[in-house]
Amino acid sequence: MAFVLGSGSPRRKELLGQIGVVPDHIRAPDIDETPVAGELPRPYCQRMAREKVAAVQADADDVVLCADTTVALGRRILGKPADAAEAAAFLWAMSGRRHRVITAVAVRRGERLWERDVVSIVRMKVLSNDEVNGYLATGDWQGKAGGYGIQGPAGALIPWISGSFTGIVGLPLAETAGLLTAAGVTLWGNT
Ligand SMILES: Cc1cn([C@H]2C[C@H](O)[C@@H](COP(=O)(O)OP(=O)(O)OP(=O)(O)O)O2)c(=O)[nH]c1=O
Repeated sequence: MAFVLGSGSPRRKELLGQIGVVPDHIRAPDIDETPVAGELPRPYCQRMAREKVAAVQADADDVVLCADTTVALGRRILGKPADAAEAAAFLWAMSGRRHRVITAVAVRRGERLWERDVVSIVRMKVLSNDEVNGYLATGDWQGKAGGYGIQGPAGALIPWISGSFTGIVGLPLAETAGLLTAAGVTLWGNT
């Protein structure tokens, strides 16, 4: 059995390392991440994780893990911003409000599939022009859902969360540990 991390995200690799799970292979999934018209954030996020895990090539006995993190502002899905202007628009939309961060995890071994998703709530402070411009100048918004990363400089903008910190960063570890154990992967480097 090999363990395949189906993710190009360095965060997910690091988070797995925290529980002693080191992938034998890393294969980034290549799927169309466009939401279907009218699709709500949570079903969208679940569908993305499922499509990613189906798209990653693996042998019948291999365990594959994929995840998707989606930022939801009400019914609106805030994806990865295309440029700094879109990241700024996302930040202003979240300023002084709560939003949800959903991470769905899918684990596959042959024909079997294990799935979980975790919804966290994040409050962003009322932002000033200096804060938005200063954060954008760090470049940290790139490649991140909603245009921010709580684990980096944007931590200064987030006074309160409810839910799973690791889920917000990209892989909820408690739930992921449960899925991996069910699929036969050993944690903490134990054999
Ligand atoms: C909200 C938030 C998101 N993110 C990141 C996690 C994910 O990498 C990214 C959301 O994009 P995803 O589509 O979930 O993942 P990805 O494209 O980075 O990688 P892959 O599909 O290959 O697994 O946003 C943070 O790092 N911190 C945060 O606070």
